[in-house]
Amino acid sequence: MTSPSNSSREAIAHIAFDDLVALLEAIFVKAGTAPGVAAILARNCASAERDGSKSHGLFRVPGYLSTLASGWVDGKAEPVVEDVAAAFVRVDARNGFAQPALAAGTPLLLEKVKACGIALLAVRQSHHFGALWPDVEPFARQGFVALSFVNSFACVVPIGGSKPVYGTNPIAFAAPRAGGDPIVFDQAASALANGDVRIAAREGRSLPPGSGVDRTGAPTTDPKAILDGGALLPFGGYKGAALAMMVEILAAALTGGQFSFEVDWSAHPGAETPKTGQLLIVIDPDAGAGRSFVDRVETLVGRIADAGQERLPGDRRYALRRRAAEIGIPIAPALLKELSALAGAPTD
Ligand SMILES: NC(=O)C1=CN([C@@H]2O[C@H](COP(=O)(O)OP(=O)(O)OC[C@H]3O[C@@H](n4cnc5c(N)ncnc54)[C@H](OP(=O)(O)O)[C@@H]3O)[C@@H](O)[C@H]2O)C=CC1
Ligand SMILES: O=C(O)C1=NCCCC1
Repeated sequence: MTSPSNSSREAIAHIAFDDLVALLEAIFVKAGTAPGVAAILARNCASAERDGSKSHGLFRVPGYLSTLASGWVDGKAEPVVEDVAAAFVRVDARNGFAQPALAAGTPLLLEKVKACGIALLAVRQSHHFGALWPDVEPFARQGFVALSFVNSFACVVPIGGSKPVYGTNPIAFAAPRAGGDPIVFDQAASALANGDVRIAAREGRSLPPGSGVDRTGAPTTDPKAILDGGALLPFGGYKGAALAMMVEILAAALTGGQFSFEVDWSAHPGAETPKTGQLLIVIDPDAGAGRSFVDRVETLVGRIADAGQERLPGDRRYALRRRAAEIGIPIAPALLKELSALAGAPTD
């Protein structure tokens, strides 16, 4: 499939968000997912593309398709929701994608958040192939604080180590603001997301120093050396490594999912989605400082701006989202044609 990034020299077309969702939905259904699963994955993937999360937007479509074709993930899995404690929901994704499992557990999770002020949703046996911010932002839009953690496959070395142990292990956080878009950050615990290393390799770009090591353990800025037997480094040295370890503990040990280093998809050629776990924590600020919470957040945001920080995390995405609402999502015509063909839609 044409790479969204490789096609940057072509004239660019634009597609409306809802049209991209419909196209992706048709592609995922044709690839063997249940319609409800396809709808959730399509919205997630289109949202990432719209918001400029390039490593987890259309770039991932071939990976979704090859993973489904390999039989590694069950696109028709029906998640099982378990009410395990006053503030604890468990979901067995039954080898399906993580986002439908999250959606299945959310109504019970929200009941518990309202009753207890905080609740956790632990997903296991799941495949997360997307950006993490779409899993937390909606809770902040409903007035809650949310945090999520997901592990992936071993491609990050511990500090001083030569063998990959951790996944790229993103952490996403969302908090509501008074009358504005929520504050959302979403960042891998590694120097870069694996997807960005792959995009750099395709484009022939080298990476910043401190990104990874080659197969001998020597530092490298060559994305191909990282992908070919090498590994990524945690971001920020031992501090990022501690976060990567925390994500393994929360997303795998606590949920009953696999650690990143336990994922073995060797019997499934072409599979790319890691089968692991995810933890979501949702907090009702009314149980804490109550109404003053959003005012306190504004005080902090004001001080950050006064101190010279030009933007908050999430602001770049929101700007691209607003732009896409006006003119559509930029897409290379060749890629649009390929997606239409995959969906079985007319390509002219
Ligand atoms: N499913 C999975 O297993 C995995 C998914 N991923 C996904 O990959 C994506 C990319 O991760 P990663 O490369 O670490 O993310 P980035 O380094 O691109 O961004 C991390 C965060 O920093 C914010 N940010 C960036 N620049 C600035 C700035 N100048 N000022 C203030 N805030 C800033 C971003 O906000 P903004 O977006 O507004 O720029 C974002 O919230 C994430 O969506 C992540 O969930 C990564 C690893 C594994
Ligand atoms: O980009 C990454 O890093 C990952 N994205 C999807 C799942 C595996 C890791």
